[in-house]
Amino acid sequence: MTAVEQTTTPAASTSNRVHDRRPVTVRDTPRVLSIAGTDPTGGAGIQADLKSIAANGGYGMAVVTALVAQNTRGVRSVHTPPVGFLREQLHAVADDVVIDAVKIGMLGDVAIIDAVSTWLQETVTGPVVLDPVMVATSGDRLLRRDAEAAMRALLPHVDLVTPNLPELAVLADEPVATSWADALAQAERVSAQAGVIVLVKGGHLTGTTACPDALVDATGGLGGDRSLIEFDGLRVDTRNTHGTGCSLSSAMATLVARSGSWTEALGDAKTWLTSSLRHADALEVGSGNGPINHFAELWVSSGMTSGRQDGAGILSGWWEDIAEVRTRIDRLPFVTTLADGTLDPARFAWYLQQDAIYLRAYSRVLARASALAPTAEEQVFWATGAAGSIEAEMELHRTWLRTYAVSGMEVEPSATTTAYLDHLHAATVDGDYGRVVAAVLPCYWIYQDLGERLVGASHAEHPFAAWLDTYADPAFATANARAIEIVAGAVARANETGRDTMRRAFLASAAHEEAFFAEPIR
Ligand SMILES: Nc1ncnc2c1ncn2[C@@H]1O[C@H](COP(=O)(O)OP(=O)(O)OP(=O)(O)O)[C@@H](O)[C@H]1O
Ligand SMILES: Cc1ncc(CO)c(N)n1
Repeated sequence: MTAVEQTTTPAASTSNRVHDRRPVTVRDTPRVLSIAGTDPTGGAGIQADLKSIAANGGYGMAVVTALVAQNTRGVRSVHTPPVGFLREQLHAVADDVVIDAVKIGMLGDVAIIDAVSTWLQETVTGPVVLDPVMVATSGDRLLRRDAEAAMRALLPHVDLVTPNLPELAVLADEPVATSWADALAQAERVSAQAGVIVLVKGGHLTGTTACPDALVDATGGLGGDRSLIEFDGLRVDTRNTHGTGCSLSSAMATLVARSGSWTEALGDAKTWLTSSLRHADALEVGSGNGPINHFAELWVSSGMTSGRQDGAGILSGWWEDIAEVRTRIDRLPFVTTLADGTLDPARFAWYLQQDAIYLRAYSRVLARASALAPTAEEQVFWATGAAGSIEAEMELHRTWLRTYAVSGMEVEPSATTTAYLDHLHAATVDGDYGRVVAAVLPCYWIYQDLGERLVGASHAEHPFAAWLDTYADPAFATANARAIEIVAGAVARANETGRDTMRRAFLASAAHEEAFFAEPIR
């Protein structure tokens, strides 16, 4: 393969960094060096780095800082070779090979940090990514506490740092952020202080189905003078997350050397990582927190493995398939004006009337799901949903539609409402439980997801506050989570044809949701 070489500077530099951000020499197959500790079970550390670099299109090289006796359950002991030998390894690589990007992982102690820092400053001209490894997923320390200050001092010598939330707190020398907004503010301070770009990782956020990541550059060097770029992500329901941090940082080093853009690199890395997490359970490596499946996409696309996933994995794939639908819904004038309060009340009333018609029919579809349910628990769940749906319809007439003095008016379903309901009814005709529950799911899931954002727009004087606040009902979030689980169970039991039918029912309902939100304002 011919390398296409082109030198770019991905980010401008001002601030108090000691070197200008290193330029990137873009190359098809960049030569990427990982400097890190080992994991003999292959899921984290330098073994994960080599897999991640290869999976993302780079040529991987490895200099070992420390040998770690660990597995998926935890760390047993660490053996650190003399630091002089670390220097010999670094020089052996650099004396012979052009290094297009560097990823740094476990450093362990002050002597190692100093040796790597000196070598970086003397030798490396390409982009450097630092994963400030401090504690393993299992909770075991991988960095001596007395080396934390040296880790902070290393920041100005690298281009990108990728802390999880506890590591970010150590770098900022502050308490751990408890919300995503706090984490972004903390990252901004670290970025301004050290002149480094910070990739904030949301893997450790609790109480949310989201798993966001963000790039923060206080110098505004992220393209278009931006200082923050956020990437939404859906949390994959798996305990097999060993080595996600190692894998992400190596993917970033590789992808920035291929594209010249940190933003593009994170978009691609996150898509790849999410898919590798989705296929993690199939590996069955170890009994603790197992590794991700670095090559899943390549194996599936080359026909090497079937790519059979568990139900939850399949559903997060569907959710990603409708990512564009969800983005378009967020941008619809009906949704944006509902959020900022400028929505014409007449348009809102018209929407509510259509919603009332919808809820009444939706209740009957949920009742059908209840009738077809394979277990008493699922039967109760859908019956409860059916009751809730018709109660919501009656409540609409008692409250909002009365406020708008249109309660007595007979309203016809619009063409859009009719099309959505026809689709739901069609899903019930052949008595296929999977098809019915897949078809009803987008109404739960998209509503819940959109609601999480709309609740944030509500305040005491907001004209639609009472409506927006209904989205915050925790019972709805619980019902949504259970509906997702039930559909995941049904898809896991289905054969290939059944799965395809379910997926098509789900995607079609998502498209009907978009049309429904689009219709009030054209
Ligand atoms: N369950 C999950 N589903 C989807 N993405 C995840 C999940 N867990 C972690 N990630 C992603 O993996 C990357 C690493 O995040 P995390 O915050 O877990 O880092 P870490 O703690 O350094 O990882 P490690 O487990 O290797 O120590 C981030 O991009 C994060 O969004
Ligand atoms: C060597 C090594 N680096 C990083 C991590 C973090 O997951 C780990 N468990 N082991």
